[in-house]
Formats: sequence, structure tokens, C-alpha cells
Amino acid sequence: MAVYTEVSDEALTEFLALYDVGSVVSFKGIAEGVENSNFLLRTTKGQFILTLYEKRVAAADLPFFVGLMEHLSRRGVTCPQPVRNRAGEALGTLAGRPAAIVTFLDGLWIRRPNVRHCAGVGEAMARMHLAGADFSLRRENALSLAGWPPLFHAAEAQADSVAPGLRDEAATELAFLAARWPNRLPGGVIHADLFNDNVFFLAERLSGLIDFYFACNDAFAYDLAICLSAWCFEPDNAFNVSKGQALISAYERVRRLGDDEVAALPLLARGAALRFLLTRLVDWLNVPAGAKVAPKNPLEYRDKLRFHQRVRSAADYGLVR
Ligand SMILES: Nc1ncnc2c1ncn2[C@@H]1O[C@H](COP(=O)(O)OP(=O)(O)OP(=O)(O)O)[C@@H](O)[C@H]1O
Ligand SMILES: N[C@@H](CCO)C(=O)O
Repeated sequence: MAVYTEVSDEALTEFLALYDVGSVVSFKGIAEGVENSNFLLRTTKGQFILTLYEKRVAAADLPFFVGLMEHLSRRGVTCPQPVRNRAGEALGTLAGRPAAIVTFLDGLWIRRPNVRHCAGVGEAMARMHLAGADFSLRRENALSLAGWPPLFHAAEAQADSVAPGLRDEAATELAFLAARWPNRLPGGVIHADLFNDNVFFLAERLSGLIDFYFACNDAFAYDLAICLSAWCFEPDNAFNVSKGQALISAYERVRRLGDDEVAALPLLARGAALRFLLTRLVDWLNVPAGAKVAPKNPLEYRDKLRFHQRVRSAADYGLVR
């Protein structure tokens, strides 16, 4: 359960007094996620999510995230909306952390996605890419190539305690990607963490996207590469090419990939797998005392990385031309 920071009744009451959200009916920590502290807030006016932003979210980036959720919603992407307080502010401070209240989104995230879910996320992601085109703020991807060495150095001394040889494997991949990482691909605003726990469905219909706190400006195809790993592997870490095909072809029905993006996809997928391997490794080795969180398994992403290293072209992901 991700609660890193506890909120006292007094602090909550003082914080909510600034808002017009009614009075509290219940308030509980949410047993999911690993990045921020999230609470389900029920009031006499409805349900909300209260988030305290933790270590990977820089306070200076919050206006980008808040503005993006509002922008995307205006462009028809269903996502949580920041609730502004009586002073018109969407961001505040609670228990010493930057904090915000957002609207509650109906739907469930899918534990075992099928090809139709993969198609749903491909289409929604492409629509999000187009909807972000005229968003005025920019944010560099802090967890792209330049962000990986600090993560690696934070974990390397203990990496082999998680799996023998893991340190060298990550170091070799880091050097490989540093020599080849593409930087001229078509880009714009990407979600950068569109895992299955960040996409809600009602039955098999996608009902909305959440958790925009890694969103940034980067290559569109990198977002797709993240989703290939997050959506298209089976529990035994075998890649399911039908899911890959469903994801990519649904994406392409809305936004066709250029030849440069197609060629770069295997490399981007390696980078994406390394990114999640490294963040998971750092988190696995550094669970803060008292935090209620279940860190995610870094080795899942080592295995996915090994798959992407064997891929020869985007056809191996099911891309049809
Ligand atoms: N707006 C919302 N509406 C409904 N439920 C939400 C909303 N925001 C968050 N949740 C619930 O809280 C959980 C955790 O939220 P979120 O994914 O934002 O946390 P996180 O710590 O940033 O997670 P991650 O590990 O994916 O980065 C979600 O899986 C969902 O169950
Ligand atoms: N979605 C990420 C957590 C957020 O960085 C993971 O599964 O590792």
C-alpha cells in the first residue's frame, strides 16, 4: 500500500477547510501504487483522491501535471481533474508534502489484460498524444537517458544481492543505450507510465487514464515502447505478439508511426525496460522505514529487457506493414 506520509485528523481538517468539498465521511490510504501517498476521501459532496507527492515528484513540476490534466480533459481525454480550493489553487501543502485533491474516476484497472484491453490502451494513448499537441507547458523527461546513471549508481553496490550479475548486466545496457539513444524522433507530451494500473476500464471499455506524474515531453514512440512491456507480456514473462499487434495497430489507426519510429522501437523498448528495472531496483533496496508500500519486482524488467535485446525489428512486436 502506498502511504509514505501519514495525515493526522487535525491536519486534514485544516487542509480541507480551504476547499469547498463538503465535510469528511471517510478517509483511507489506498493499497496500490508505489510512488506517491494516495488517499480515498469521501465527503458529503462525493469521492475524491487526495495525493501527497513523494520523492520522485518535484514540486516545481506540479503546475505542468495539473495543467496537463486540465488541458487533456478539455480535449476529450478522460482523466482526473484537479479540484481548486476557494483561492483558485490546485496545489497546497499537507503534512509537510505538496498535495492536491483530484476527482475520482470510475472504473477498474485490469490485472490480466487481453488483446481488446491492449487495443483500448493503444488507441487512448494515440489520442492523448494528439490532444497534448497544443499544451503550452514543457517538461523534460527526468527519467530518460540522463536520468538512468544516477539511478544505477544509487543501486549498483547492492544490485548483485538481488540477482548475481545484475550490476554488470545493467552497466552494459546503460553503455549500449548511451551510444545509440535516438534524439530526433517525433515527440510531444507523453504519459511515460501508462501501466495497467493507470488505465481504467468499465467492462472492456476504457473509461480513463490516471497518474500523470511522470508525463513529460519525449518521443511518442517511447510511450508505445513502455506499453509494450507493461501490457503485452504474460505472467511468465513471455511476450504475446497478438497483444503487441493489437496495441500497435490500434495506436496506428489514430496516429501512424513514421519509418524512423518503427526502426527505433526495439531500442526504445530496451530503454524503457532499463528505466523500470532501475527505478524498481532503487525502490526495492530502499524501502523507507514505516512506509506502507509493496515494492515491485525489478527482475520482471530484467527479463523483459532480455527479450527486447533479442528483438530484431518491430515486426517481432507484431507491427504489420
Ligand atoms: N482519480 C482517481 N480515481 C479513482 N482511483 C484513483 C484515482 N487516482 C488514483 N486512484 C487509485 O489509487 C491507486 C494509486 O494511484 P496512482 O497510480 O496514481 O499511484 P502511484 O503511487 O503514483 O502509482 P504508480 O506506482 O502507478 O506510479 C490507483 O491504482 C487507483 O486505485
Ligand atoms: N509503473 C511503475 C511504477 C512507477 O514508476 C512500475 O511498475 O515500476
